[in-house]
Amino acid sequence: MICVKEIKKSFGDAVVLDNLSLTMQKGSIYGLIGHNGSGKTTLLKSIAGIYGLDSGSIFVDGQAVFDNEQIKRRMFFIPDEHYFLSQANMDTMARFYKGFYPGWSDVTFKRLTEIFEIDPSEKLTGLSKGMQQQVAIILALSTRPDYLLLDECFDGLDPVKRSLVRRLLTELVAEKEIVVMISSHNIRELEDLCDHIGIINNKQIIYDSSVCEMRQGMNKYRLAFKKSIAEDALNGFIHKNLVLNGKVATFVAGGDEAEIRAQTERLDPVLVQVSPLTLEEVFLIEMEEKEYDFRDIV
Ligand SMILES: Nc1ncnc2c1ncn2[C@@H]1O[C@H](COP(=O)(O)OP(=O)(O)OP(=O)(O)O)[C@@H](O)[C@H]1O
Repeated sequence: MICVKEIKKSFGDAVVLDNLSLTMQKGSIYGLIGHNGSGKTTLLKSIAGIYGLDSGSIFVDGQAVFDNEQIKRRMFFIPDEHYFLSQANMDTMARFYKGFYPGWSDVTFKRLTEIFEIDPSEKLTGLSKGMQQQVAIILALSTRPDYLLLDECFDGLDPVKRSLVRRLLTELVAEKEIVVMISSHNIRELEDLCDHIGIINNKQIIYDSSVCEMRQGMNKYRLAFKKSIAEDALNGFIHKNLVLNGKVATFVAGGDEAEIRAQTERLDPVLVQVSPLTLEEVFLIEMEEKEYDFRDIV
């Protein structure tokens, strides 16, 4: 478990994180969302023990992370910009990491090299951004970390590689119960991958919830009628975001689907369609309720 408690981090006079707290559980993927400059990298580097804090604490399985070599040998951070040893190829980097990370697996390294189809003898500085990203992911996963911190790790990857990385991460979390934190400014990218989402804004985590809880009971309903209906015909429904367009009404409602369907019956619709909300739609509603404009945040 990773526990971030009331941390403050500044650079000179500029305070980037202030009184920020969050918890990441074992066996989960935490998606960190925030706009450019909101402090995602700063938070990840603080959790990785790269940055010292002005105040507050970060504990990994009960141990303070800063300057803690034992924890760092079980943790891997992929930054948004890659630093490889000069003249290095993937084999050189593999030897380098093997010496530091006790969890290193040659079998995993070989398997991933084959899956991603990257020549381990090719010089890394000559590779494209997306290929360097893949190299970083191969090396990270080969260390078999207990904690994996990924800064915008889908940037530059093509759709096939994105889907491969998602699958690998999901497998790893299920198999080894590791903790993964992954940052992005694109919520759609994290949909279907993360089981927990936090939004960073104004130096703090302003929203923090499990995806299950967020989605619980929230559905989009679309009703079609023989004749146009008036808005007040839908009075008594517990709904949000009602859009009435002649004979068609769409709205979002929480609660028991069967009960809401039963409520719709009295309006005698010719069609009732129910579909789950996307994560983005859930956020829009949640943020509106908290009087934040989500579109300004991510
Ligand atoms: N080493 C540093 N020295 C001074 N200021 C810094 C440093 N690192 C980050 N900052 C400042 O802290 C703020 C947050 O930056 P950070 O890189 O953490 O944001 P981010 O959410 O990761 O952004 P992006 O999505 O663009 O990568 C920015 O205003 C940035 O200029």
